[in-house]
Amino acid sequence: MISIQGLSKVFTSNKSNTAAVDNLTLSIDQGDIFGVIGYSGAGKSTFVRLLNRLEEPTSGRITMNDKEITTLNKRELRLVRQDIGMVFQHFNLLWSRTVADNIAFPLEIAGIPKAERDNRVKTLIELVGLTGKETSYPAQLSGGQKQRVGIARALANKPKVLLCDEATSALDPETTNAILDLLVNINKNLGLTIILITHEMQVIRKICNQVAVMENGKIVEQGNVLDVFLHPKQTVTKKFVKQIMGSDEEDSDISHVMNRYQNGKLIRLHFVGETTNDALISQIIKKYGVDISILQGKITQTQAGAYGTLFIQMDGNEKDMNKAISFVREETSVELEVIHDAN
Ligand SMILES: Nc1ncnc2c1ncn2[C@@H]1O[C@H](COP(=O)(O)OP(=O)(O)OP(=O)(O)O)[C@@H](O)[C@H]1O
Repeated sequence: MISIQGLSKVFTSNKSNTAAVDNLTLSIDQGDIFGVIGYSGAGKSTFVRLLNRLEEPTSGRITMNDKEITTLNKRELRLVRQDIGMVFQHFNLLWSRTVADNIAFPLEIAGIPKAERDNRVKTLIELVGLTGKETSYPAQLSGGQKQRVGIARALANKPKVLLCDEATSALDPETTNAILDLLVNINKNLGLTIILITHEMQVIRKICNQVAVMENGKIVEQGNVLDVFLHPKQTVTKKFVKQIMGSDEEDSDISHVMNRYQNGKLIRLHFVGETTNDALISQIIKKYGVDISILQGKITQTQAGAYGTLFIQMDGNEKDMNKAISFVREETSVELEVIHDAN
């Protein structure tokens, strides 16, 4: 749906040049929730602002639904911008307008007649969960409610793409989760493609299906979220994954566990993707009559399913334990490794 080729933005100030976005090539599919993650200064904001030409590129091409954004004149750009909604970190609301009038603002600019505008605003207020707040002013709202207004306003002209620039960074964790849930609903129910930039891996984990990691204006790693979580290649990506899962060292630091549980087999289970195997543990206990103690682990959920590691101790009859191990290895998608065997 969106194709970006050789996109660059160079800022010149005090005779020094900064390549905020550096020769970036990327494609984004219809219906994706595409996350761009990077540390401060990586070029994320510049990148997202280039997409709707709030920032003019120095070079490169952006096409959206076969329309070349980068060559549009002002009038054409105004029309295309109706297809691209944008949500900002600090909401950018009009403080002298009520919630309803903030949401109606882009519709007024687009010349939508009053009756249609009112209808649309009513629907949007319901969609973002602000019923009852129509006549409140932004100053009377919480951060989460302000962002709901920002989202409703971004959706007013029925865009095809929603750009979110650190949309949850000013919010507390609980409010962040509620806003992320709202974005997923919008993506599912309206079929909207969402591009969001963030410095928080939790945001990527929770709602994105694709992720690109930015550093120094470049995309250094990209792929579906589970793959990137499982096999981070670049140091910067590994750091982001560590934000959520802790380090590999923590995972493998099970010597204390090995000392305490000396019977049976110490096993590491690695869960990946769509088969969460929720009932795996109880299934093997029932089926093979073995005892299982859960010792340590961390499993997390992404849009593509669960992944993570669990350390267990399995005890019982040797034959039964071996059958249970074969079952996991052969009939489930869970990877199993016996890391210590007392027998
Ligand atoms: N208008 C500008 N003039 C000059 N330099 C700029 C301008 N905007 C951004 N930059 C520079 O471009 C680089 C990328 O900035 P950008 O804001 O895109 O990064 P970011 O990843 O969004 O960071 P943050 O999360 O802190 O906003 C930085 O080095 C920044 O100083």
